[in-house]
Amino acid sequence: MTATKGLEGIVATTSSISSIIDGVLTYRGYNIDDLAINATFEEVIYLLWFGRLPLQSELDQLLSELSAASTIPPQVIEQIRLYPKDTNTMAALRSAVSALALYDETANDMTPEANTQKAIKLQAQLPTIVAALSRIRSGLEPIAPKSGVTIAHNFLYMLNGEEPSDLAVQALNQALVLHADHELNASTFAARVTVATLSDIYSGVTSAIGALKGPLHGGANEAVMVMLEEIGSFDQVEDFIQTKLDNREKIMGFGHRVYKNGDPRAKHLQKMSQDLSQLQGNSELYEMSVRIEEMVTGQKGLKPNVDFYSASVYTILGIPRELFTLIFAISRVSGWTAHILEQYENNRIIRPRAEYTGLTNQKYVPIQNR
Ligand SMILES: CC(=O)SCCNC(=O)CCNC(=O)[C@H](O)C(C)(C)COP(=O)(O)OP(=O)(O)OC[C@H]1O[C@@H](n2cnc3c(N)ncnc32)[C@H](O)[C@@H]1OP(=O)(O)O
Ligand SMILES: O=C([O-])CC(=O)C(=O)O
Repeated sequence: MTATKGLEGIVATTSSISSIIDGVLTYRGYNIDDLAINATFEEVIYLLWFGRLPLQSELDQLLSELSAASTIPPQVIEQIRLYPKDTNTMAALRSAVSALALYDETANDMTPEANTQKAIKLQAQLPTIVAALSRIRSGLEPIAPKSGVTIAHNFLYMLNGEEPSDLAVQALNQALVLHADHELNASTFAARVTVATLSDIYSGVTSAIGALKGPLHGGANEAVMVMLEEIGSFDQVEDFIQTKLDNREKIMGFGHRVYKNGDPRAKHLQKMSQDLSQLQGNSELYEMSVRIEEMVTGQKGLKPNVDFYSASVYTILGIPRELFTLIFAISRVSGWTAHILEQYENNRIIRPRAEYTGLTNQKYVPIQNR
């Protein structure tokens, strides 16, 4: 038995949800470029869960079910008020999502119908939790979700307490489409491993949030913004990045396990960053990002991944950096739940082997003789 470090290249399951073939990402066979330009996030949720694009009546039905499910239990709001105000936001999200299960009497109902209803609740409630977490941290009262608007619109409304601009809603919608699913990434794998024991969907999503939190995965978008803030201005980029490259340090937002010729989502986020910067009349963050890309790609051949330009996009949209990875989760919960439902449909416990590299033939020595 020989281990493959990081399971690189190992095919661990079959799935019909999303694919990465020759660097092209598809959701249910639809190219991400097509979906990014044309689809709403809600259409993508339907596509991921049910395998095809919805008819208008089906989309309307999904929108009203998401709206109806978007209020979170008051006990969860009360718990969030008790979290330390400076706690890690992903840790707070992980705890709050885990707590949702305690107030859902169907949490352990494993019928496909109940699990689909719980997927709807999780998708509807994550944005409400994230907005409430953010407001409570800032000493503000949470704002209840409104009905009849999209997830992108509702989230920005609950976050800021005012109607968002069409432009902000459109940009966030596109970011949510781009982040929705990504084959067997680490957080989706964590979700599938958890539910393959026939544990419940809340446990699966809680595991996934724990995996997404790390800076080698979803946490990289926040880490990119930390780096941009540390650099401070365009004229500091060169020295800062050169020092990191010379010291062989990782540059956050670059590289990918699967894409070696570039992440197809990055160009959409780059364009969004450029367009929003121009409209805002301040392109410094965008120009800093472009210069970093030139240096990292030029010297290391590494291309930006989905997390790199999302940092400047979210900042231009006025979203605090502590929420960047949580927004990733608001989107990715659609993919996590699609994979969880797929895992339940054709389940077998996921239990690989380890190549043992420890000591052998040890003999027990009584404690007084060690
Ligand atoms: C949504 C997402 O999860 S997208 C990924 C988000 N994560 C990041 O942006 C963090 C930065 N990137 C990385 O850490 C990695 O590229 C990962 C985690 C994405 C992929 O990891 P792996 O497939 O294991 O690649 P690995 O870390 O082995 O890198 C291969 C080589 O490229 C180098 N490398 C990879 N990424 C980077 C980077 N961002 N900056 C500098 N060097 C890098 C490694 O140091 C290694 O070099 P070596 O062979 O000389 O030791
Ligand atoms: O697939 C991966 O390894 C990471 C990634 O890009 C994602 O989850 O979107």
